[in-house]
Amino acid sequence: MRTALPATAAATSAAPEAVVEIHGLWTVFGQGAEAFVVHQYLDLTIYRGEVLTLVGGSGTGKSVLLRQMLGLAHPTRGEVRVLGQPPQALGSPDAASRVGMLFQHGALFSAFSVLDNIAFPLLELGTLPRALAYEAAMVKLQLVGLKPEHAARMPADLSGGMIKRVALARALVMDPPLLLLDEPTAGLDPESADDFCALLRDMHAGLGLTVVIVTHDLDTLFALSTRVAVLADRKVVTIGPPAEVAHFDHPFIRHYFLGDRGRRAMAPLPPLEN
Ligand SMILES: Nc1ncnc2c1ncn2[C@@H]1O[C@H](COP(=O)(O)OP(=O)(O)OP(=O)(O)O)[C@@H](O)[C@H]1O
Repeated sequence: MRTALPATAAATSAAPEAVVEIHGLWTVFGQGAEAFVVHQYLDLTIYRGEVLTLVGGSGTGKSVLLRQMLGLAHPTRGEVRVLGQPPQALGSPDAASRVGMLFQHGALFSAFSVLDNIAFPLLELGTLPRALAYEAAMVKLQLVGLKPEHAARMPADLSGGMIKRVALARALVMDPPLLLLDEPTAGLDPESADDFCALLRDMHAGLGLTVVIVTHDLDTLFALSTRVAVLADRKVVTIGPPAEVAHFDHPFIRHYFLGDRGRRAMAPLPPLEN
């Protein structure tokens, strides 16, 4: 799964537009002697059209950062702005029209059918007649490569890859310009992971999305990222195109990119034997 990297809008546009702006971010859990600092003076800007992948060791605060972009967690200090607004504004009922989120395990409602799951944000907002909400959901169902006959299925009857597709269709149902993906290929077999990466690449290119990914998977990182931000030492220690970041001198990066798994993911494909 080694593909040419998509060009970043940031690289091609004269004045790239910041979609996510994080300045001087502190995240502290607990108090006093129990205080635990996750982020300290963290800065990060994500531009329109990028696929920015966040990597870092376990517990470096990648998921917390996604939750802060979504307005589900609040920084202790510093500023987070998403599409020019503080993320608290995303708590409003039409938040899904600005940011779509794909949770690690899909987070589908098990008692709802596929189509009800996809239509849920539109039905909850309640501004569209139900028939139109279901029509829009059906369009998204097919956009993510599912068939109309899958609409009535229940989540328990879906494969892991199909669950991810339904969750993606739900995240996109209100056409948000920003999509957040938490471990999008976790739990998928290699072929389904490749297929899902291909779908995400198509969505990114076709819908002109800005995408933020948290992943541990190097294949996913190399297949999708226009830039990679490495979280370590409570901040972003380096950010840039994957091939550049892989050679930044930091113990986590040496371990992550230049260990066996990293070498495999970065190595050119061996020639085919006849
Ligand atoms: N609500 C919370 N209260 C207290 N501690 C928290 C809370 N949320 C997260 N943490 C802690 O903050 C740290 C960062 O958590 P986070 O889930 O963002 O890590 P991560 O980088 O996504 O890790 P992993 O790669 O293992 O998923 C962890 O030590 C976690 O236990």
